[in-house]
Amino acid sequence: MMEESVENSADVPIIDVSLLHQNPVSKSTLVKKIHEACRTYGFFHVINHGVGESVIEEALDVNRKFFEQPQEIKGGAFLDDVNKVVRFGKVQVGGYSRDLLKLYAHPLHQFLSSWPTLPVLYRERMGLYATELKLCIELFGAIMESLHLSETHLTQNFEQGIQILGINSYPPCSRSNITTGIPPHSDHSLITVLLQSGPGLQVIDCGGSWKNVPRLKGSFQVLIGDHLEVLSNGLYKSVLHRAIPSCSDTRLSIANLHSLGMDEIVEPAGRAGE
Ligand SMILES: O=C(O)CCC(=O)C(=O)O
Ligand SMILES: [Fe+2]
Repeated sequence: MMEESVENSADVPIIDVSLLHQNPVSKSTLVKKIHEACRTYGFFHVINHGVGESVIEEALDVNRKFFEQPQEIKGGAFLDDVNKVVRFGKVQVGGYSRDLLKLYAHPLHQFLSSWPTLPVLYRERMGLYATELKLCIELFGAIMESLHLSETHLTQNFEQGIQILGINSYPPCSRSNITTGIPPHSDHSLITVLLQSGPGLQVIDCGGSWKNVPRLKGSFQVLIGDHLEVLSNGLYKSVLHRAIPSCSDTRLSIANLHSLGMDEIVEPAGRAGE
């Protein structure tokens, strides 16, 4: 349980991904902005990311329907076993619990047949969502450049690496101002691309205070994870974050965690951060 109130909004940098394709000048300005965002905040919004609005809405909708199903259909309780392709269960923190569904997503053809079959369109819609997030590969290239590494540094390893979808469903809580739906943590990934159905995400700023992350329609939030902190030799900090449930609605979030392959070792890259 947390008892402090968080009134201030974080000043979240906005990265317009379409500028990566315009011309070398706009690309290099954007890469500098990414560098600042990763160093100072460890997270940023991305806009003009090319993922269709309907793909996003349908991903949220199909998950809302998944969590609304009776327990017998949702199945579950494998949360502790990281080797399971699909894990589902309740996570309790203090007196509050949220539902969590975790899906291995890459390579999709290997995992899709293990994903939930109900609601009927689950695999189709989430498969499309997971595939559209190819945007991460482009972003990763820009982040490598922002570290003065080659744009293609580790691209193949990243492309062939892990993609895990962590889907959180936070039931409404009338004492939502004093409840942490997901406790403070950093993600283990290189980068996480986050989608939420409503407000509630908070990050810790460089002064150590919790700040609300403002909502920006159509955007994703990109969070720097522990592996990128290592890869960047500590220059980019993985961001400490948490989420608060709504007092009136079920809140959903889809965290898309990307990193290198399970058996690869992430280590500081040669010239990172020079
Ligand atoms: O629900 C959110 O906004 C954050 C979720 C999150 O941090 C996670 O799943 O790792
Ligand atoms: Fe997280």
